[in-house]
Amino acid sequence: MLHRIVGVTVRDVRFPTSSEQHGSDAMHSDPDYSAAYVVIDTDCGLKGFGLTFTLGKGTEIVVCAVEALAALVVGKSLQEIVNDFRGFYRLLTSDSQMRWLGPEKGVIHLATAAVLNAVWDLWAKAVGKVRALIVSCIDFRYITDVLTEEEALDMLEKAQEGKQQREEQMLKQGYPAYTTSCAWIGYSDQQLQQLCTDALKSGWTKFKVKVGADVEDDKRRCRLIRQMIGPNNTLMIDANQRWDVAEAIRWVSNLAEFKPLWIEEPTSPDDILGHAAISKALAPLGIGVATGEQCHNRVMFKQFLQASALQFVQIDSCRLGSVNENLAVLLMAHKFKVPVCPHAGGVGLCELVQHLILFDFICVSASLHNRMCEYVDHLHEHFASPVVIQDAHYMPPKDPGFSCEMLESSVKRHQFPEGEVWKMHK
Ligand SMILES: C[C@H](O)[C@@H](O)[C@@H](O)[C@H](O)C(=O)O
Ligand SMILES: [Mg+2]
Repeated sequence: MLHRIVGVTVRDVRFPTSSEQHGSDAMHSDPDYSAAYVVIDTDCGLKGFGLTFTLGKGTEIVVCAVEALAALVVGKSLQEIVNDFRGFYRLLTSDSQMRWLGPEKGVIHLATAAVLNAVWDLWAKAVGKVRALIVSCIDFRYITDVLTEEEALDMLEKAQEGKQQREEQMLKQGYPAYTTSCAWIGYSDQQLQQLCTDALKSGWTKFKVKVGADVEDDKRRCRLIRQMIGPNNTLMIDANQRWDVAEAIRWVSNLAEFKPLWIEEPTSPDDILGHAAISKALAPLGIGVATGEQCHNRVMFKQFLQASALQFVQIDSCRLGSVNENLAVLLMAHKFKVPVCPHAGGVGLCELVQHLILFDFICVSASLHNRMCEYVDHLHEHFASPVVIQDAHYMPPKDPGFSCEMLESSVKRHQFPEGEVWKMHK
């Protein structure tokens, strides 16, 4: 069966998470976790589901961008797409008129991610399990000075050894996770304590705390968490781009006594040399720099890696151009021996990114050293195949697909502005 694509629909779905400060940080004080939610229809009835993550307002702009890209997709068959997936990626990212809107960044790239995520979902559903020549999905344009197709093939070939055991290991133990859900910046100390107590009881050992608005608050909150989790569990801090470079170094030095493993997004996500300066200054304190949730493409990641500007690569399934571009980043990170710890603080991100990190472990890095995947405890109930967490590990998903299909009833209720939930909010 050809699975010819006969339609692409996109909907603006928003969850009112800001009412309880879920997801809040030093720069995004009131996020309503949202998505531009894409459904691809085929002539045989099979559907592909995809999304990209947003914070509420402006989702309608991403919806428009998806509609603009849809014209490039409708009429194609799945077979012709996956026979030349690299070409299809380039068709979406390099349309001679639309590329002016990016290229490969901003709203148009978020839209590309949503569409391609749906294509991967469709592909996986059509075949049960995707068995592809990985390199043929990657657009190596702009990164061949660091990673050629031959090198990528070679890396994947080397990682064949032990693959079976790693797959079995994952099926048994799952992939290690950390939680961000105890310490959003808008949570009270009491809430923080309660959530941390519960998380410890459920087996969590790695915790991320939002910082960056007020240094005294940060000290108090980090002290509280460190006291609760003890010296052997792991603490990370995340400033969501709040500081200038010198300020970041000063502020984080002030929090060094709480022994964070990393400071995440200390400054502008575009400031590669700034991140390099912060990395250098904090290295003697044993604190690494993590970034990536707003790193908009493989070229930026390439430079971050070249400049030793990060010590933890945080890929994002909805910011980069879907699996295709994430594969390029996983391989570059492996070449530079920098661990990948995916970003998942949003709606649907946990569902998507678990696939990428399992692939990374089984087929690329073969290592769990200093690696963990983010987990947030919100909105999973709206998904058809929600993530399964056991003892603070992601258990490999069993259903074919990319796990981002939402329940139709949830989509209807949360569609903006006409869904029931938003009518009540008015
Ligand atoms: C607005 C969002 O919740 C962010 O705060 C979140 O993605 C965060 O940076 C994270 O690392 O999970
Ligand atoms: Mg973050």
